[in-house]
Amino acid sequence: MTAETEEIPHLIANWWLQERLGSGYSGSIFKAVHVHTGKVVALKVQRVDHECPTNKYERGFYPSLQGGVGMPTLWASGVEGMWDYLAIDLLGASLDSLYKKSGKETMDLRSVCCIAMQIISRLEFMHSRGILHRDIQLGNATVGLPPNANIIYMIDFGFSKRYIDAYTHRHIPDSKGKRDFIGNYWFSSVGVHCRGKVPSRRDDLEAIALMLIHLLTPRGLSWTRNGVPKTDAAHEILKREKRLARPEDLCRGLPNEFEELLRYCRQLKFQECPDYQHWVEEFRELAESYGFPSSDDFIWPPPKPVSTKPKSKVSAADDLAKVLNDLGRMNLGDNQTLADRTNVAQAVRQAKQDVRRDSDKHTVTISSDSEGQDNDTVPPPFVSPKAYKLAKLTVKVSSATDNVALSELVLEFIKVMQSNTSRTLIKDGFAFLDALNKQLEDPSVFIVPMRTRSKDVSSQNETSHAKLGVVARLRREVGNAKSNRQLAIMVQDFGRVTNRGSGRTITKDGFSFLEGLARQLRALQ
Ligand SMILES: Nc1ncnc2c1ncn2[C@@H]1O[C@H](COP(=O)(O)OP(=O)(O)OP(=O)(O)O)[C@@H](O)[C@H]1O
Repeated sequence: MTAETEEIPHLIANWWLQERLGSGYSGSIFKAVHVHTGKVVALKVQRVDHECPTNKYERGFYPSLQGGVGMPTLWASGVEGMWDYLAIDLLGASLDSLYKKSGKETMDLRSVCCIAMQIISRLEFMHSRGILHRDIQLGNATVGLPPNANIIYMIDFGFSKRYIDAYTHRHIPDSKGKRDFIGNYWFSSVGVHCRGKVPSRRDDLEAIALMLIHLLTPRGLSWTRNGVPKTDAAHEILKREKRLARPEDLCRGLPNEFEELLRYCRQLKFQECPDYQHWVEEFRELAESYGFPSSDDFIWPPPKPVSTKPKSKVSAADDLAKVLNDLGRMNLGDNQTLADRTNVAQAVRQAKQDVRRDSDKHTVTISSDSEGQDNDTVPPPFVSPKAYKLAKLTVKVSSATDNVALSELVLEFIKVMQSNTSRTLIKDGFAFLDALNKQLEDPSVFIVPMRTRSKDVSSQNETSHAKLGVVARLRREVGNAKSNRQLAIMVQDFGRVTNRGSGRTITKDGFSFLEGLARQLRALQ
């Protein structure tokens, strides 16, 4: 017990204090029971004369946040003698303690995707109420207690701030002058922490991005490894390291979504509203592409991926070895980015450790022939089976030399899409269609990637009704196409309507169109 907790009385304003749940710089949190009603809460207790009286500020934000999913209810608050208290919903463990207790070097990808989806949604809600959190960190996100154990709650609004002025209803102004830092050392954005900028919505989102990357990085982000800086000099060193860390270095070996999110946050303008739902979708798709069930529920301990169709051990190992060998043979000249990102040798070692740990339950079958030998037969850990197969097909499309080969590849594409529980066209599927389109068109013409194009306002507005109509037309007309160029336009239309606005799932008509495409490619040979 600290000196402060010894002084805290057992009873504060009809709340019996029980065990301590946690404590921070400015106070402690106890489980507490109401003496008359028996209501159990978490009581956040702080001395009224504390130099950092966060309870005073925090209680002001609760009314605006009540009723939101993952927002704790404030049951009572006030000052009793020396003590300022907030009685809020009793919640479960923080993500910080779950992560530490797991004893693993990194958190599993499904959990990280769920954390991403849920915390981005919490932010969207807070921001919609005109409030910035400003202290996003693992200790400030907790799971609920049953029946809400799958919901992640945001807590600790002691550093929160209204970014919409209550009187003018305008966004707070930016300022060139440097400000004192408010936030946390680990995840506060580079702009706010290292450059003294005024925080806005983009900075909350950047903090999430850094937190997610931290969870997937063995031993965490480099500047978190020496603990809280104790001197100004140590703090300066930390800030420098954080400022100089490039997204591509921080996210090496991780699925692209993490680097893209970090870059996205950093290019947002001060007043710009982030596209929260876009990122929720991105992480949902990422989880689905790994064979995890389509659900935002945070499940702890994490479930295993849904089993994909088992592949012959030998052929799986051979395929993987070939891709890794191809990567190894690539001549990247001065630009070593790909070799850096994939970090094959390290990935192989890591994957082997993972395989040994989960050897009996692992869903992707990996040859055991190489057990004990150090040859490269295992893919990097963050490549989903679906994404991996689609990426391989895309490479083959780009090097196909005739229509028969393209037709075979379209059939394989159909097989991959149908063998997966999710028929959602993920990024790697769009890359396949892009490559196919390019092959059918004049290959010298630069094609804007379909996925990028599908974010255009015009295609965002494509309704699912319109999509069904277009795909049905494509299915009917594909057999009449007279040239590869006409097929290219059809592939392009198919990619365009299979976008976020209208849904990325390949429908029955969509598969019929692809089968017709494979047939017509042969017919035009
Ligand atoms: N409602 C709650 N139910 C259960 N545990 C909680 C609750 N609120 C907080 N805790 C626990 O107490 C810890 C500290 O809570 P909180 O961050 O709100 O306090 P703080 O004094 O503001 O901390 P800091 O100074 O670190 O920001 C949390 O990490 C969590 O483990």
